[in-house]
Amino acid sequence: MLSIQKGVRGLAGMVTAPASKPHTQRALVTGALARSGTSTVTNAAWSRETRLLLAGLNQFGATSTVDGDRASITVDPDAASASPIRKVDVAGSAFTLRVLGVLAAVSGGTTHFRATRGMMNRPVAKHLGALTHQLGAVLSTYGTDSEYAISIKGRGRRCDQQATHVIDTVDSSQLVTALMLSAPFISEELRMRAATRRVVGAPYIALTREVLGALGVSTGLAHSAQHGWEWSAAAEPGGYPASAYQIATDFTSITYFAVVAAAGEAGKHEVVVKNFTLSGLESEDLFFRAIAKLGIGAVYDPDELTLRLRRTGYPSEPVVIDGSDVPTAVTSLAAIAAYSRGAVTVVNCGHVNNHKTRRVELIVETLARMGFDICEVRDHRGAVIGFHTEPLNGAPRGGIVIGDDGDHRILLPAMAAAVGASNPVGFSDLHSLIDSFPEFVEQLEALGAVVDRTQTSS
Ligand SMILES: O=C(O)C1=C[C@@H](OP(=O)(O)O)[C@@H](O)[C@H](O)C1
Ligand SMILES: C=C(OP(=O)(O)O)C(=O)O
Repeated sequence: MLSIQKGVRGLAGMVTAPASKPHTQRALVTGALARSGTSTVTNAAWSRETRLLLAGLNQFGATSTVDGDRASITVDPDAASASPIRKVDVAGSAFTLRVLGVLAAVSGGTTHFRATRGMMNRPVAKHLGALTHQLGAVLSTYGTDSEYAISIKGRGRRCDQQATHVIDTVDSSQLVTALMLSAPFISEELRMRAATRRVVGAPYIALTREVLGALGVSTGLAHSAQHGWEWSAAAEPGGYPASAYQIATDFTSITYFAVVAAAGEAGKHEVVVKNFTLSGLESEDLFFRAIAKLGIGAVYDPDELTLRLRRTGYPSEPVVIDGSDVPTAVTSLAAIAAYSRGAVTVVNCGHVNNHKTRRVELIVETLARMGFDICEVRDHRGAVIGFHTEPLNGAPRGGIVIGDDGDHRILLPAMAAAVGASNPVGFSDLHSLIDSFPEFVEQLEALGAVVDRTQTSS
């Protein structure tokens, strides 16, 4: 348990952010799926999720060494690429399960995965099962009180599939990414189609295409009235060329610093993120544009590699933001909106409720308990599609204890929001910090937050 409150010197200072988790994940996967040779990943983001992914890839036959923030992954073409002998632990990471799940489907034997029980409530195994079936594999699941077990009987590493794979994209973009990443073991001309009209998380599919493009894989995206969204990937059978990857800064971690800037005073406080490199994700750009509407300026200096975040003012009119393509930033946007002294509505982000927790509902509940004026927005059928905030009279009162729901995307923005509250906010469990930003508490202190660790137990 620790508590967070505003320090006397206000909210300003210099911080650093971790490297990008999605970029690191893709580099680790394509490095491990090289035909042969050693790939290096420099400035890798080490968190529980990326370490588990690398451990899983090693179980599929890659060999890796980690030295500080650098990983070297070696693929020996003579080593048997059999299925893992031991259970592969994916914990609460749907990305890891989806990507390694497709890899298991195109492997020779049966792979057993272990996930947290929370994974049972997410639309992961259902859609992964439908996809692996199309690949000629069989998925089965088994839930106990302590874990969720998923087994996939693979069909072997062949590159001869002619079919167009139909993928559910209404809940997550990650299956398209997962399938595309395994392209060298599926088809020389891999074809995919979205099962429905709606595709969530499209910027992350674009990121996958960008990573594959740099490896010489030509990918395509098309949309037609008859077929909806379609993707293709033409990869050389047998794997990717080994490569050297340099990982950019994690844009989602920046969103927590933007919450701190939102809690600061206009024209007075500035959060400077040093060693910042733009990730190029469309979500990053969309996020900066959204916070500009809420009175938060983000100025990037590519020579100094600094990003300066500060409150420039407050919106003078009601603001509506489309949250479709900023899935990881929705919970931070809620806190920034809640500090914006205006009426703000964020819509089209109900899919974020398919993530580690029902994120939209949980962030609304958490911020409301802190004293913000925020509520859910529902569609005509009653489904949550976003949230709405109203101006606050003064600072939120704080003075509560926030428990752990195991979701870093709730904990981190809530900690950042706590720095502007009138009373300290307690956090009883910090375990989920290690999923993406283990050093966050120290970074908050660097910005002037007062952290009381006297009751720390985790
Ligand atoms: O491919 C990726 O790296 C991700 C895709 C998105 O997932 P969804 O499409 O499931 O939202 C995003 O929210 C997640 O944090 C990372
Ligand atoms: C990508 C994330 O999670 P998942 O892979 O579990 O959807 C996340 O929480 O950042």
